Amino acid sequence: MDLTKLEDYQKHIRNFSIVAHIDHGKSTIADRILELTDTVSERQLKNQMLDDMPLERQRGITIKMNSVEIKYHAQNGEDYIFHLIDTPGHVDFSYEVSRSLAACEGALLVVDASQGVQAQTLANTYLAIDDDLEILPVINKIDLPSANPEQAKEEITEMLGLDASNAAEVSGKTGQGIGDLLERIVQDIPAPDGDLEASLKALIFDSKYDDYRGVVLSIRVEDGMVKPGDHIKIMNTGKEYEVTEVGVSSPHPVKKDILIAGDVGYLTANIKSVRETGVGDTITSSKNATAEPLPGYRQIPPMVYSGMYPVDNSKYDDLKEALQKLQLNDAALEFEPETSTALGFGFRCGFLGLLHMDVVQERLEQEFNLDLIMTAPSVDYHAIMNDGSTKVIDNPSDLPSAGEYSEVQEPYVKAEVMVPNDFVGPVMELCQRKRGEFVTMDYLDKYRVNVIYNMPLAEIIYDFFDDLKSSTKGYASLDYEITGYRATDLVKIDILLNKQVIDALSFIAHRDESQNRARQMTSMLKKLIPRQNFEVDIQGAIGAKIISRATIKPYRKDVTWKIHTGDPDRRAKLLEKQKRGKKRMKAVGQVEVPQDAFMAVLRMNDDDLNSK
Ligand SMILES: Nc1nc2c(ncn2[C@@H]2O[C@H](COP(=O)(O)OP(=O)(O)OP(=O)(O)O)[C@@H](O)[C@H]2O)c(=O)[nH]1
Repeated sequence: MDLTKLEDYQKHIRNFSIVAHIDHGKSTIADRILELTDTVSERQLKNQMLDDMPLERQRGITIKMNSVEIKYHAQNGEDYIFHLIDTPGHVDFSYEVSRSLAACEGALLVVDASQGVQAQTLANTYLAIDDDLEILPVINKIDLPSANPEQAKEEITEMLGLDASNAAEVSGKTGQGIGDLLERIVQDIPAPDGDLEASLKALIFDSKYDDYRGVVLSIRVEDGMVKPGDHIKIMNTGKEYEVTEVGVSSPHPVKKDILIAGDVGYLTANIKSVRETGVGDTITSSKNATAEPLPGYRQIPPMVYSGMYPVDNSKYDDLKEALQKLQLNDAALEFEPETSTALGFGFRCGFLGLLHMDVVQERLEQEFNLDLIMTAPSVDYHAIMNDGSTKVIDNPSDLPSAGEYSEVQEPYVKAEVMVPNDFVGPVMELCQRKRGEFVTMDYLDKYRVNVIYNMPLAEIIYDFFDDLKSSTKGYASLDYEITGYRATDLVKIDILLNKQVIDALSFIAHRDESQNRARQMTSMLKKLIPRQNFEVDIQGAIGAKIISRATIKPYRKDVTWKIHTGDPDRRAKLLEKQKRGKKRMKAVGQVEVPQDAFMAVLRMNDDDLNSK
């Protein structure tokens, strides 16, 4: 193989990611780049080309990152290879961002010219800085009448400490400025400098399961080269394989003869089981193994747990297999078997947040054709037992009875809300209502404030973000990180149907709110559970003490319930969910309970639905 030629090829590679706050236009810019470089024909180009999961297209958000190889003929007459890695912007998915950054030399930092720097802009920029990436500020949406590129640049300079005076100004919508941006990428982002002659060292930054090819690994080659027929070793497991295919995504898979240091592409090697590889592992050559693996990824612990049960009990094995396949593609998803007296055999699953939970549920339903019942999400509590040991409680029904533990601790976060001055009042009021404890408030510039609160994670994960958006007309942005556990006065509330505890409906709440929530829960269930042939007694209880009750009279006619909510999309979505939920009934004892009832704890916090 001609080394000089390969070295020359390597000098013409540019690997970069696009990072931004949600909705600032990453995917749209990626589309324009694909279009302008003729990577996809006009006929093929659907909007937001890289968001190829059906769910991403429905919701207009990026969930999984995607990489694509782009050929670019630059103004200097030379041909370049770009590997563009799109990343998600939602706070639930920031782990995907850090994974894709590790495969790049540079990052386009996209900032909406009408919104300026937001919480996730800061968080994602810090990730890029941590990875020593060359950061190219890009001001997007300059076509908007409300665009203020100068202010956005000022904010980037002041708040992020990056020189933005020459930032690219573009419109993902009209394509304006995208040509210049491509030139900037060539000039400003360094070429990879991996050693072509060293032994193979490649990072697995993503993987997915394909029915025909088995496991397909997304890799970034750091040193050396890899081609079909090579024998490789996965360093963490020591397992060896023969490479069957290498290639790039363009954005559809295109086979290649070889991937060399600096390339970003895919590799298959007859890897059959999903457990054989891990995202973050290093691949090396079997014969001539490298001594040190690449630094892996920080495993992000789940924040939210929920029980997941097949409506049809005979589908348990299908669900297990689907979860295993999904996990390969979604390293943050955790699950373990769980049994519920009410729901039968299922899994306790851990998610990064509620959006992640929704995504997993919808993917299992759409891609694997499963009908599921999910229980209300819960955080991970710590019960400090009388003997001093700590019991981790990710399922509220597992909380031991009151006399057996000395205290219960819950996870706390430091929440940073970035908001225009005018909305500081409503933000503080909201945080206070969610058991927040004020820490500090920093004025970022003339217009904006960063409000910092310590808050229980349980309050954040439900509807905090929606409430925040509605109380600030959509202007606030949120970022949070877990800071530790604190003992608070928590109690377990059990729900009984005709005197029988329904384990899947138990929840943990602060004592001050327990009575209220138990009442809401019983009246919500009264509405959600259809009438049956016999009377149904619903009770809320702390231990043996009944704190709320309601009765469903025997069947006469269909019950309907109304939703009052301002946002038609949200309403349609809720109605759609309810329609599906209604179909899913689970006989608990003799009582038919719909899926919605199991999610009712979540809904209880939803003011829209509370307004009956
Ligand atoms: N007017 C205008 N709208 C834009 C521009 N770029 C993107 N948008 C719109 O902004 C919205 C968000 O764009 P996306 O590209 O989905 O944003 P994103 O940052 O990829 O969002 P996530 O993938 O969810 O993180 C869409 O409705 C786009 O049509 C632009 O230059 N001008």
